[in-house]
Amino acid sequence: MFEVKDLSCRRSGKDILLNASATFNKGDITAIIGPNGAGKTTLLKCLAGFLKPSQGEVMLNGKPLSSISLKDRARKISFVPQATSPAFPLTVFEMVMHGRRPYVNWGIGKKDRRIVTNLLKKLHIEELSGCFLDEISGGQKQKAAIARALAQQTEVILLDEPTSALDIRYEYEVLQIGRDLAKKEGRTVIMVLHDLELAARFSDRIVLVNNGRIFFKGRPDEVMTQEHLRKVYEVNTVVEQGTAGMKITVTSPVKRGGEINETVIDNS
Ligand SMILES: Nc1ncnc2c1ncn2[C@@H]1O[C@H](COP(=O)(O)OP(=O)(O)OP(=O)(O)O)[C@@H](O)[C@H]1O
Repeated sequence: MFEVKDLSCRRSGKDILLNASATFNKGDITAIIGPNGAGKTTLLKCLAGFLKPSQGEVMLNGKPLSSISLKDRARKISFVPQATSPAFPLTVFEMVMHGRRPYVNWGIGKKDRRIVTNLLKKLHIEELSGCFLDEISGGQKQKAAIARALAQQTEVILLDEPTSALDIRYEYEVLQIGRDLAKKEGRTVIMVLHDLELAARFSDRIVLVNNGRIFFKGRPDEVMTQEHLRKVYEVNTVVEQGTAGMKITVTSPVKRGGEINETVIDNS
């Protein structure tokens, strides 16, 4: 079980995440949604152990993350950032092989090469294997970053807007890969998404973040209500449940300085 308890994060003297508590179950996909600047990436980086909370703990299987060595952490939690820009030139193959580092003691073995080759095929980037990262497109780089995280073979996979640069086919494929990892392999998949309809369709649970706090969490149908979307995104919407999933149509922005109730609902 992966959870955060009463987590806060302070940066540059400012509280950017406050009192966040949430549980992420094995075999579930959780989407973290919320407006720009709400604190989604901050929460994800705290979950990855990249940002040190100013209060609270991230717990993995009953152990505080801070008590787990960096090498062990890298075998348990992988993270796909919003953008990838390595400090030195790397080919796609080398970048994905980086995901095997937590397992490599005496050099890269046959098994590592096989895992990387299979992932390049799975994400349809095997023909780019020898290309340097600055020779490929943003979407192709995004797929390579996802492949690197999958090469880590972790029980928790964190993805920050993993489909932002992908066309609709790969967007679907990547989300389906995430779903398979959760449902077929029992992994814990947590991803920041901006597309609310995709979040509703592919996730089991949704955490809605606003102003550095968890505003609401629950099943997609519990979270995606006209009231929540109006309070958090300041838009009026029509939310419909169809056979192909949830359809969310924005009908108008809510007037600024109007009736928005800023109350935090956090339904822990
Ligand atoms: N290094 C930092 N120092 C100070 N404030 C920061 C820092 N990084 C982010 N912030 C602030 O923290 C808040 C939350 O940022 P975060 O990146 O977590 O938001 P987000 O919800 O992921 O946004 P987006 O959807 O735009 O990517 C923002 O107001 C941002 O300006």
